[in-house]
Amino acid sequence: MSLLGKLSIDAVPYHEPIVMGTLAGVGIIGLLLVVLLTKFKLWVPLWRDWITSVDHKRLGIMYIVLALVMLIRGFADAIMMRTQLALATNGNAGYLPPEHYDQIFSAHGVIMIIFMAMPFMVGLMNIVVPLQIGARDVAFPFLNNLSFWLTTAGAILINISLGVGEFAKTGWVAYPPLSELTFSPGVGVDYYIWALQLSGLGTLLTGVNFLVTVFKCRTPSMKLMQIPVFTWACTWANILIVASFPILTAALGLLTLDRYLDFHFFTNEGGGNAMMYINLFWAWGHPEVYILILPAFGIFSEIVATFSSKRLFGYTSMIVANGAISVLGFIVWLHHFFTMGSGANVNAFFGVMTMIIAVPTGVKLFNWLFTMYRGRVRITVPIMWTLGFMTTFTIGGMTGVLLAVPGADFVLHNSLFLIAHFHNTIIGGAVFGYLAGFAYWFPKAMGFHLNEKLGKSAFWCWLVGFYVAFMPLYVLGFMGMTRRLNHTDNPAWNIWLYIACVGAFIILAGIVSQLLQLFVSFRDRKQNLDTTGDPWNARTLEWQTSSPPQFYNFAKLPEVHDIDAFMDAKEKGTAYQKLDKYEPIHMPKNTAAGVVIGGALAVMGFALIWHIWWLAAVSLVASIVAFIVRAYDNDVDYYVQPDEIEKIEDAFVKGASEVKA
Ligand code: HEA
Ligand code: HEM
Ligand SMILES: [Cu+2]
Repeated sequence: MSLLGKLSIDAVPYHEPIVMGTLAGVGIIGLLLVVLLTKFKLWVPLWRDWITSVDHKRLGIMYIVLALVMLIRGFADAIMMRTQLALATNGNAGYLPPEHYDQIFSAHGVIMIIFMAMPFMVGLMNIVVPLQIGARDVAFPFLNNLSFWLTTAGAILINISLGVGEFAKTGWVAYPPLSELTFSPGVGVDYYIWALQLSGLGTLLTGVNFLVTVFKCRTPSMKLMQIPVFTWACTWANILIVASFPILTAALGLLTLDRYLDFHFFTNEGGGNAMMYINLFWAWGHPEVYILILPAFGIFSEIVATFSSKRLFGYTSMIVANGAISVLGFIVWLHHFFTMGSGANVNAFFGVMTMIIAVPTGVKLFNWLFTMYRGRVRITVPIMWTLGFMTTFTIGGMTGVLLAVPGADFVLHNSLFLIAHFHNTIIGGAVFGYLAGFAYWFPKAMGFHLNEKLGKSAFWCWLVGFYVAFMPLYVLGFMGMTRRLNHTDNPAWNIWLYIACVGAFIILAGIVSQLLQLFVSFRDRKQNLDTTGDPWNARTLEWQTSSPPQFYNFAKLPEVHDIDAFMDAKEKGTAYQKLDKYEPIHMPKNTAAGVVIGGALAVMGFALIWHIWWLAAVSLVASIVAFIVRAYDNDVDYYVQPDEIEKIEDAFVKGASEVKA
């Protein structure tokens, strides 16, 4: 064994033109970034104000940047698969050989769920939750920064696998025995394991952090049943995170022991049982899909109320419904393997439990409809995403209920019908939700508006593209096409595969619109500043602050007397009051500990993947030392002085009340 473990120059796939082309592209973009940062002298601000920042709003923005980059990466994989499947018919092999194609769908699934959807959701939660509950920051600001860097460490690992070695060919679920050393001897599954472990740890810490924040750091006058719906939805998601991510950690830990130390937890010949992994994986995996969707439900609730200029219909029932979905979401995991021999009675229980989830979900849909009813809905980009969601997600949910019938699932399991179902719920539900939240809170986070025209164009391309790309998959599923095929030989399927490919290109137009929108909005930002802090005439506390909010969020913690506290204050005329006297505000200091620990653990992951044991040990020790140093550092906070607060507040209160008057 050499000093570099299994790593050698052969690990770089220089004979694969697609990979090398991509790497060259990424290299050029990276170089361009370095040049721009240097030219505009942005390295120091980048380090001081962002990388080491413990401010929840900045961390939120960084999470969303990560999510958008990963959306492009995950979508590149998707469009490659769709073009491959449109080309590889009638005996043609297409352009992606099986061993490459298998890595692509595995990477696509993992990247989209773990490194696109999760960071997008956590990013919005970071920006909004502390503001909505009238807090100055999260409970543990340093931990929040560490979570971000752990997530990023995982994302870096999975992207390194593109250029050094390979990624898993097991699908995003990595079932044994396929994921065991015998059948996956390369480093692909190890990349999978360590990317998920690091980001999973980050997510778990985020869950703990936000639960403590919501329960302990609310402005003192806010009662539990006055917490805004989005924050409530995130809270349920965080409960699911805290309950389910340790299961993933354990499952992957056992798989690691199998692969690294020749244990046999999941191999039958060694006395283990592969079903054990499958149970553990879905005991995390099913709650995970509700972790993705619940915050999206919360976003739609805020948007529907704001743009209907009405209080949300059924505030309490929304929160109870989320709770019911969370609890039920924990006892349905077996519906992912009805076909794997649990028996009719067990299947019946899990099938019925799954179907019951349609009830609280239906309650939510009707609540949104009742909110809009007679509400004179203002049609803006956020509400367009919401309407698109309500129709699209209902279809996806219904096909889920179909799959929940064990008998039907024996026919449809692992067919393209399943693929259509979950893209229908994830894109039409979670992704539309995050994009709605993005459009809704963008002026709050950035201080200027997004271009409306390009926003609408993005919406229509995504909506139409979604239907064109995914409805054919329901048909293909019924025609018998299974998932994870890299070529097909049935001429009757061809037309549907072509249509699906066209759909993916329409979605591409949507993504291009969004990138253009960001560019144009940034270019024209001076004309589109939001000086009011409340561009939509909204209802919850995040809109009571300036856009972007001051780093301490609130000069004085807001008083809450009712749900929709900000609307309540606006109606009573108490929303923008100038205080006579300010108190000093206690704030956390930025720290480099998070990025150092995250970086060290990324190196550790890489070293473990390649069996470079000395490096793994060194980086683990480095991360522990960094943690201890941080723990002994007492210089972690400071006070903002009243005169500074007064200066900032005067400027904002004047601007906001002038515009309102
Ligand atoms: C955001 C993600 C998300 C969401 C919200 C859901 C929601 C649901 N899912 Fe889905 N699902 C996935 C993501 C998601 N799923 C993924 C990723 C997989 C596969 C992973 C893989 O194998 O790779 C999967 C797989 C999957 C299976 C396994 C199939 C198989 O492997 O063969 C099943 C089976 O029961 C199922 C069912 C359901 C049900 C019943 C719901 C319900 O929650 C839906 C409830 C909503 C509605 C029903 C619509 C609105 C309701 C009304 C308007 C009221 C009236 C309606 C009725 C009375 C019916 N899902
Ligand atoms: C944006 C447009 C998207 C397109 C065109 C697309 C396309 C595809 C395709 C072609 C497959 C392979 C299907 C097969 O097995 O035959 C796939 C699988 C998958 N996709 Fe997507 N996808 C998109 C977005 C997303 C998003 C947003 C998510 C999640 C957040 C997602 C999650 C997954 C998962 C989990 C798989 C399964 C991977 C596996 O088999 O292990 N996709 N997608
Ligand atoms: Cu499920």
